[in-house]
Amino acid sequence: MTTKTKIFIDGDAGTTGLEIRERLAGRADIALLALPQEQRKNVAAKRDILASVDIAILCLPDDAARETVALCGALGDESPRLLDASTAHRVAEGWVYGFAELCEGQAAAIAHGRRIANVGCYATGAIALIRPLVDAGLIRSDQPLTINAISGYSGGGRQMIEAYERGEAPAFELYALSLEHKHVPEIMAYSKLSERPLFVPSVGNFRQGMLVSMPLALDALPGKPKAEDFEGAYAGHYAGAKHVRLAATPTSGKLDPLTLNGTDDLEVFVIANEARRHALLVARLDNLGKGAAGAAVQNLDLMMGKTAGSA
Ligand SMILES: NC(=O)C1=CN([C@@H]2O[C@H](COP(=O)(O)OP(=O)(O)OC[C@H]3O[C@@H](n4cnc5c(N)ncnc54)[C@H](OP(=O)(O)O)[C@@H]3O)[C@@H](O)[C@H]2O)C=CC1
Ligand SMILES: CC(=O)N[C@@H](CCC(=O)OP(=O)(O)O)C(=O)O
Repeated sequence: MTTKTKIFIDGDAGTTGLEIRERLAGRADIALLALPQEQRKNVAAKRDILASVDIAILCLPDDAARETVALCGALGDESPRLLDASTAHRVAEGWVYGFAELCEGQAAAIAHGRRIANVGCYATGAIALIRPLVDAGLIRSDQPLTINAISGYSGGGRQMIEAYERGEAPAFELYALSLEHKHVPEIMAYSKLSERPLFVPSVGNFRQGMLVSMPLALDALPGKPKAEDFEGAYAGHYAGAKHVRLAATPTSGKLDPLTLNGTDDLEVFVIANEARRHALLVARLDNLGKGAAGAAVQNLDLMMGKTAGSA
């Protein structure tokens, strides 16, 4: 009989926690442990369950995630390995960033890590676009960049979902207009950017789905590249990746953010007008899939040795 990996999802009643719980339910290799509803914020009960599991997945607001990490720190050798879906530890020392396709060796680092920070949804799209180009020398790390994005409203968690589903929200809006969005630090750190990009997110009146796009003036880039240089960099970087791929330019001239909903995949598009020397790079993903729960399960499988250090 094989031993089951014991897992506790802290925050399993929330949007991300529920998505992950549903994906893990019924897996023969996992025993899911949970606290009764009335005890889910009880610190003593949480400490006991944390000490009894192999891996804890944190699907909590940032401050609550920090509290659970502190509880685990106090457990010493009894601490479970951690997979934190919040923003709290994504650029923190001692944590491995949970984007398996980031670079060579990242999947192995996740597989062997004790503390894994799951990705931010927009950051996944942005890093998927930028990092291969920086590594290939097609974008300088100090290149001024603008990143635009649209997300389904589930990205805002329970409160935003309820507001939209009560019919109280607009069809579309820009937000984070302080230009201080919480994903910028992880985008910079893992894309290897020294210049802060301008990041302009928006939310639309659909539950899930996401497009992250980045316009580029080709003549402003080192070596004045062509679209096929980008395609070559992406094809090489994502060769062999199960969940990230270079997709064909849409012949319709349109991109629907909902197309990958229900999958754990991410598509990269290179759209160009060579005569104008303009390009638009786009990442499409399900914010609850590759942008959250899908990435979490991919990371968990790596941590459990299911995918042997590959992505
Ligand atoms: N929605 C998304 O697309 C994504 C979200 N994330 C991250 O995941 C985390 C959770 O977000 P999301 O699922 O959207 O948020 P939700 O608001 O939908 O869920 C958060 C859950 O955590 C619970 N909670 C709060 N404090 C505690 C605590 N001390 N102990 C136990 N449970 C607690 C909340 O319960 P109650 O409501 O009763 O307070 C709620 O059920 C966030 O850090 C977010 O940044 C990551 C990727 C994508
Ligand atoms: C539409 C919306 O509000 N989106 C969220 C990001 C959701 C996400 O996936 O990011 P985290 O994992 O960092 O929470 C926001 O902009 O704050």
